[in-house]
Amino acid sequence: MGLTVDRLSVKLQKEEVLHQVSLDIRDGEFISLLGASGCGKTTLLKSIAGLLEIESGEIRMGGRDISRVAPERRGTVIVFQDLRLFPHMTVEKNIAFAMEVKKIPKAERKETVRRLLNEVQLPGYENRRIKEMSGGQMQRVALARALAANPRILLLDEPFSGLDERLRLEMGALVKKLHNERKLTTILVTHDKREALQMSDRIVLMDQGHILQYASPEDIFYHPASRKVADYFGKANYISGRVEEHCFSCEFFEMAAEKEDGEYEVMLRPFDILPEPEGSGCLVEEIVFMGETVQLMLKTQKGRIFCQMVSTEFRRMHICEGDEIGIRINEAEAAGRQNLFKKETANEAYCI
Ligand SMILES: Nc1ncnc2c1ncn2[C@@H]1O[C@H](COP(=O)(O)OP(=O)(O)OP(=O)(O)O)[C@@H](O)[C@H]1O
Repeated sequence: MGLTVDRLSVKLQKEEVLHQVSLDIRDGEFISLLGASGCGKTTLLKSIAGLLEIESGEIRMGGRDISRVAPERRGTVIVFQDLRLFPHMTVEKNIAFAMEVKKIPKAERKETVRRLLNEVQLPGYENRRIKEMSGGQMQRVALARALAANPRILLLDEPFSGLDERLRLEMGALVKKLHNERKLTTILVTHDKREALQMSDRIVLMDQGHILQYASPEDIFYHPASRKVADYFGKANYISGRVEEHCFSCEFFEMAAEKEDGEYEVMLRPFDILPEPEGSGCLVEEIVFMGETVQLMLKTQKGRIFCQMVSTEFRRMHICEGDEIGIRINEAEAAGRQNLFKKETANEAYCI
C-alpha cells in the first residue's frame, strides 16, 4: 500500500520536532530512515503508525487520509528496538496475543503461530519462554508477532541494533525476504548507513526534523544534494575551482559543468584519487592498512587529500610514508557525477 506523508509537522512537549516533512513511498518499497540521533526518525515512524498526535499535515495511505485513523486500523505494525515482548509468556502466547484479544479460534491461532514460526525460521519454538531465548531469537519472535497482524506496512525502529554483526546481517536478510515474499511496504529506522545502503530501495536522510535528501542508495551516495549529505555517507575531498562558460576548472583537471559561473568545490571520493608513484607534489603523510583497502593521507602545498585504494594494487606501487608522489584524478567519474557545490568558505585548503 503506497504511503504519502504531506507537509507533516509534529510537536513534542511544545517543541516542533518534525517540520513540514513530505515523503511519497510506493507500494512494496523498502525505505530506510537515516540520520543522527535526535533528528526525528522515530517521531516520523510513530506518526505513521498513529502513535503520536500530529500538529499539521496529512498522512495518506492508498490516497486515503489516515491521519486520524486509530493505530490498529491503519494496516501498520511497528517493531521497537526493545521488542516489548512478554518475558514470562511462551513464544506462542506472545505471537498469538493480539489474535486472542480478537477472539480468533484456538485451532486457527495455533496454525498461524506454527506458520509464522516457520517463516521466521524458529520452527517448533511454540512452548519456549521469551526469557530463555537469545537476543536474535527474540527478534524473530517480535517479527512473527508483528506479522501476525497481517500488516500492509511494516515499521521497524532499529530492531537489530543490539545484535552483533553476523546476527544483524542474518536478521537483515530475513526481513528483506519477508518483505519480498509478503509484498510489504517496509520502513526501517537505522543509524547504520551500510545497512541502509544495502537494504533499501530508497533512503530518507534526515537532519533536525527536515529531510536532507530522499533518493536511491546509488543516487544519494554518488549524487548527494549537499555537502552535508556527501559527508554523511563517507569521507570526501573538496577541491576549489571556478565555473566559467559551462566549464569547471581546478588545479588538477577541467570538466564540462552545467552550472552558473562562480566559485565551486568539486567533491571527490577517496577512490577517485589515484596515487602516481612517479609523480610529485604530494607528501605521503600517513598510510593506514585496512585489510581489503589502504588509506593514504597526502599533503600538498594547499592542504590535504585523502585517498583510498584496493590494498593489492597499493602493494604493487611500493609507496612508503615520507615519499613524494603525484596524484591523478579519475576525471571521467568526476565529470559523470558533477558533484559541484557552491563554495561555502574562503578556506583554500582541501577539506577532508
Ligand atoms: N516524548 C518526548 N518529549 C519531548 N521531546 C521528545 C520526546 N521524544 C523525543 N523527543 C525529542 O524529539 C527529537 C526527535 O526524537 P526522535 O526520537 O524522533 O529522534 P531519532 O532520530 O529517532 O533519534 P535516535 O536515533 O536517537 O532514536 C529529539 O530532539 C528528542 O529529544
